[in-house]
Amino acid sequence: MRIAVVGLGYVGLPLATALASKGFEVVGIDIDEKKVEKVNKGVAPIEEPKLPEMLKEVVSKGLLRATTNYDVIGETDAAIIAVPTPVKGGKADLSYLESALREIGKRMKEGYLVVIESTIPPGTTQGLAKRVLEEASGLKHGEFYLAHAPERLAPGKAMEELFKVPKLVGGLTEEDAKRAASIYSKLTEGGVIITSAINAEMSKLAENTFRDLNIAFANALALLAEKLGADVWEVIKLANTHPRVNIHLPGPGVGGPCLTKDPYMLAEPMEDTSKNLIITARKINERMPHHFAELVKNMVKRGEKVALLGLAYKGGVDDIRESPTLKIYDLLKDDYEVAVHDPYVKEAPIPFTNDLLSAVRGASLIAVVTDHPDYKEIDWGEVAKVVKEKKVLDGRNVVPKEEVLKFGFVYKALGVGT
Ligand SMILES: NC(=O)c1ccc[n+]([C@@H]2O[C@H](COP(=O)([O-])OP(=O)(O)OC[C@H]3O[C@@H](n4cnc5c(N)ncnc54)[C@H](O)[C@@H]3O)[C@@H](O)[C@H]2O)c1
Ligand SMILES: CC(=O)N[C@@H]1[C@@H](OP(=O)(O)OP(=O)(O)OC[C@H]2O[C@@H](n3ccc(=O)[nH]c3=O)[C@H](O)[C@@H]2O)O[C@H](CO)[C@@H](O)[C@@H]1O
Repeated sequence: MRIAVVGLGYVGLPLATALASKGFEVVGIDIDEKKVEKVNKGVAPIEEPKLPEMLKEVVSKGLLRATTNYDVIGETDAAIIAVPTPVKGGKADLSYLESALREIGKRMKEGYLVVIESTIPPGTTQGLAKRVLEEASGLKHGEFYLAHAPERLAPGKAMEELFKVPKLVGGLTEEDAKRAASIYSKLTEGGVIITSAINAEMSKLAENTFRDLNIAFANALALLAEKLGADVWEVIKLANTHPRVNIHLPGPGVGGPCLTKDPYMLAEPMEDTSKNLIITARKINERMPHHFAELVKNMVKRGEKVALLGLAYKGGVDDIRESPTLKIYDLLKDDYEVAVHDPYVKEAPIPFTNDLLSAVRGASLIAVVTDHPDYKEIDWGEVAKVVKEKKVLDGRNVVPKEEVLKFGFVYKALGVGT
């Protein structure tokens, strides 16, 4: 089967590579010429563990190639769409999706299958997608097939999760879903679950909104614990000993490309009270970088050096999309000398270093923003020798408290009151 993967970003490129590795003949389509050039050289334009090796192999074997020209749709049997669906002003911007659908529709023949992997508002497959494809192709649904198979992989684990996580495949009809499922059943060992398009759309958004709500609850508990003199980390640990409770963890913010926008897509068509639940959770999470910056300001005099540890949006990855650190840096940079450290990040729009000692040298406060595993292994004895003032603010409960106290640091944690 020949498959076009439209959009070669964090979702599309790992998918195209994985499909090619399973023997499909894959052509990637992207409007970004530089990305296309890189892919054709077997070079990954995004950071994702294991992707470079796999991409190189499938490109060198001729199983995957890329182009900016949609005419290749005529040479394929199916297209899988993974273009951006950003949220602007609380609403999804579906213009990239619409454009991709139109270009595919103009060129597809009877029997063609279109699968949307992009995250979309409920009703998009049945509404906009079907309409645009019918208009552009002159065919009626039934003469072509249409399904939504939301991508659920976590950045940093894409090349594992693509082959393991159960795949939801929602069709407009069962026939649509079955046709799409025949592709994914060759890809994932996790199994393929057939459902309707509307259920697949809603369940994808529900997964990430559940996570965002749960983290917002943890953050609300953290703010309360600070006020009441409790320790939120202990509170959550205790509550989670209950067999039916699983409260997530608080922190200086919720970043990444998904939790920061998907809840808005689910909330938008809801009635007001339900909508408020989701928007309130978002607001709590969006406030956390501000709260963390306030904690910093309470611990250190203006003009001093603050070292922010962690620029990636979550631990163990080099991805900075919607990272809380970017916001915290912005809130502090006019009043402090701010040094940002990250062990993994290679490129960022703000100054940063991969060298921990240079970041903390002369600092009056070390503030941990990201839960990188590396921050559990810091040699605090060495750090103590180079800082100006021995003070730590732990936003993720990753700093070994006893250890830093031993070296004479003042230790404060987010979510812990006095
Ligand atoms: N990043 C994730 O981890 C993740 C996980 C699950 C779901 N999603 C969803 O998947 C979709 C894609 O996200 P992403 O992170 O891969 O985005 P991305 O920005 O990394 O990649 C999208 C690619 O699409 C290309 N593109 C834009 N318009 C196009 C068009 N008309 N035709 C062809 N190519 C076009 C862009 O040049 C880009 O290379 C979004 O809906 C997102 O919400 C993302
Ligand atoms: C339901 C689910 O699992 N979805 C995953 C999610 O992946 P993600 O890469 O966005 O990673 P998360 O782990 O959700 O982290 C996001 C931010 O929340 C912070 N955080 C996390 C846990 C916590 O207890 N307290 C926190 O504060 C963390 O630091 C970071 O800033 O969305 C992807 C795209 O749709 C999915 O595909 C992927 O399956």
